[in-house]
Amino acid sequence: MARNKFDIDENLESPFDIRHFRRALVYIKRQKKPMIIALVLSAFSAGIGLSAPLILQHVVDVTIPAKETAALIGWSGLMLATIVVSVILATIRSRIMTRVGQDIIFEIRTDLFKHLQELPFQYYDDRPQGKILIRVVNYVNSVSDVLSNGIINFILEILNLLFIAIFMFAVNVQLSLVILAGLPVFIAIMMLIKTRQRRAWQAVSNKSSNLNAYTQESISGIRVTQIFTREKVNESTFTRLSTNYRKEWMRTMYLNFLVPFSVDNLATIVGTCIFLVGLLTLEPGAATFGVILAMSGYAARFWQPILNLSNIYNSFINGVAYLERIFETLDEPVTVSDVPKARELPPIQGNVTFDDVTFAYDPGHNILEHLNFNVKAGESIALVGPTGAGKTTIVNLISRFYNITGGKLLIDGHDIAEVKLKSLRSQMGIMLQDSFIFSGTILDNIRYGRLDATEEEIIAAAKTVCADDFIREFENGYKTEVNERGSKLSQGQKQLISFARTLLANPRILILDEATSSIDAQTERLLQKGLNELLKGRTSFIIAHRLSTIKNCDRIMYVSDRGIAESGSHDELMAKRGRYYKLYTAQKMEA
Ligand SMILES: Nc1ncnc2c1ncn2[C@@H]1O[C@H](COP(=O)(O)OP(=O)(O)OP(=O)(O)O)[C@@H](O)[C@H]1O
Repeated sequence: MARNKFDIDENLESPFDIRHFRRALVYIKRQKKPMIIALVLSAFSAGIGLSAPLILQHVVDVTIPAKETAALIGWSGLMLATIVVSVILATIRSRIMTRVGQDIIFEIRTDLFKHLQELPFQYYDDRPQGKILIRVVNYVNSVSDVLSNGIINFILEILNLLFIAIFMFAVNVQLSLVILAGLPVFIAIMMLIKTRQRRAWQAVSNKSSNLNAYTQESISGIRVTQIFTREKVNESTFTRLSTNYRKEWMRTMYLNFLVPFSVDNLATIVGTCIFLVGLLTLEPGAATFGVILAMSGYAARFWQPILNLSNIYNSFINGVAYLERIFETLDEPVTVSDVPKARELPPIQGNVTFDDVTFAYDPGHNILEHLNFNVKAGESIALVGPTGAGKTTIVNLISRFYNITGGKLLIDGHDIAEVKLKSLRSQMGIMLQDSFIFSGTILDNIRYGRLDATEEEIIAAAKTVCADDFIREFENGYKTEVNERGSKLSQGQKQLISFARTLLANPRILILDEATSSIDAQTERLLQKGLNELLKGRTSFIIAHRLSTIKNCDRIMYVSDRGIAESGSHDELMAKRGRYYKLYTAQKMEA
C-alpha cells in the first residue's frame, strides 16, 4: 500500500483471486474433524426433516381416508419425534461450529498479530493505525462465520438440494420439472448482480476502514482537538465518513435484498404452478391430492436451500472482501529481516562505522547522502542540528529500523545488514523521542525489555536516572498502575521511566533521542551525574536540542544538508566559529 490516509480508499483487487480462498482453506483444514462431525449431524438432521412431507402424503392419501385413528396417532408421534431429533442434532452442531469458528479466527488473528510485530517502522509510517486495527479485530470477526458455518452450510445445502430432488422426483417427475423450471431464471439474476455485489462489499470494507482510521486518530488526538476547539470540524469529517459508509452499506443491502426477493417470487410462482399443473392433471394413478400437497411441500423446501445458498454466497463475497485485506497484511513483506545466512552478532565493543551511507524514506528523496564517520567503542557522540536534518534517522539506522539505500553500516566491523536483528538490537539501548508507556505497573514498564530483571536491578536503574524518588511518592510506589500512554504521569516522569527501561538492558551502545527534553534543569543535572558514570565505557549517541546537556560529549556532530556539516569537541567547534558556535551562542543568549 502506498502512503495512506483516513479518507483515501485502499486499492481493491479485481477480479477475485482464488488464492485467497485456498489460503483460507489452510485454516479450515485444521478443523477437519469437528467439521466432519458437524456435517454428519447436520446431514442426519436434514434427512430426518425431509421425511415429513412423505409422512404427510401417506397420512392424507391413506391413513385419513381409511379412518385409521391408531395409525394417525402413530404417524403424528413419529412426526413429532423427527422434529425433536432434528432440533437436538442442530443444537449439537451449532455448538461444535461456534467453537470451530472461534478456533479459526483465533489462528488467523494470532498469525496477523505475529506478523504485525515483525513489520518494520516503514509499514507503520505509511498507514493510519485504525486501518491496521480494523483488520485484526473486525475483519477477522467478520470472516469467522463464512469460514466455519459457511463451508458446512454450503455442503449441506447442496446435499439438501440433492436429497430434495431425489425425493420429489421419486414422488412425481412431471411436477418436479415444474419446480426446476424456475432455476435458470434465478441463475440469470445471480449472474447479473454478482460483480456488483462483490464491488459493493469491497467498498463497504474500504469505508468502514476509513471510518475506523479517523475515529482512532481523533481519539488519540482528542487533547489537541479540544485545545484548538476543532470539535465541530471533526464532527463534520466524521459525519462525512460515516455517511459514506452508510451509503455503501445501503447500496450493498439493496443488491442483497434482490436475492431473497427473487427467490420468494420464484418460489411462489413455482408453488402456484404446481397446484395448477397438478390439478389439471389430477387423475387416479398420476397426481393425487396427497401428491400435490407433498410436491408443494418439496417446492418450498427446494427453494429454501437455494435461498440459503445465495445467502452463503453473499456472506462469502462479503468475507472475501475482508479476507483480501487480512491476507494482504499477512503478505506484507518484512523488509527489515534477517538475511538467509544471517550470523549472530557476537558481544560487541561498540565501534560504529558509517561507510558511504545513503538513505531515503521515499525513493528519490535522500535524507542522508554518502555519510562517512567512525565512532570508537566508548565514545560519546552528540548529534545536533536543525529540526528535520536527519538526527533521528541516523540513530534509527544504527539499530536497522530501516534498510539503508546505499553504503554499509558496520558495528565492530560486522555489516549490520548481515547479522541477526535480535542479536543486534538486544545489544542496544534505545530511548526514542516518544517515551511510550504501556498499561501496567511502573515496575512492568521498566522491566519491559528485560523480563528477568530483579526488583533490585530495576530500582538501581530508576535511581540512576533520578526516578526513584518520584516513584516512591506514589501510594503504591513501583506497583503503581499506569494507563496506556502513561496518562497518569507527567511528560518528564514518563521520560525518566523510559530512561530507566533503556538502562536496565545494560547496552553496549546507548542511543538517547531527546531523552531529557521534558525534565527540569535540576533533575537533569542530577541525572547527568548518574549518566556520566553509566556512559563510561559505552558508545553513546545523544540527540539533544538543549546544547548544555551535550557539551561534555567526546564529539559533537552537526547534522545538516544530508550529512555531517561539522564535527569535533565542544571547544573545537566553538573555536571554529561555525554553525555549532552560532547555535550555541544563540541558546546561551536566550538563556
Ligand atoms: N517515516 C518517515 N517517512 C518519510 N520521511 C520521514 C520519516 N521520518 C522522517 N522523515 C523526514 O526525514 C527528515 C529527517 O527527519 P529526522 O526525524 O531524522 O530529523 P531530526 O533531525 O531528528 O529532527 P528533529 O530535531 O525535529 O527531531 C525530515 O525531513 C523528515 O520529514
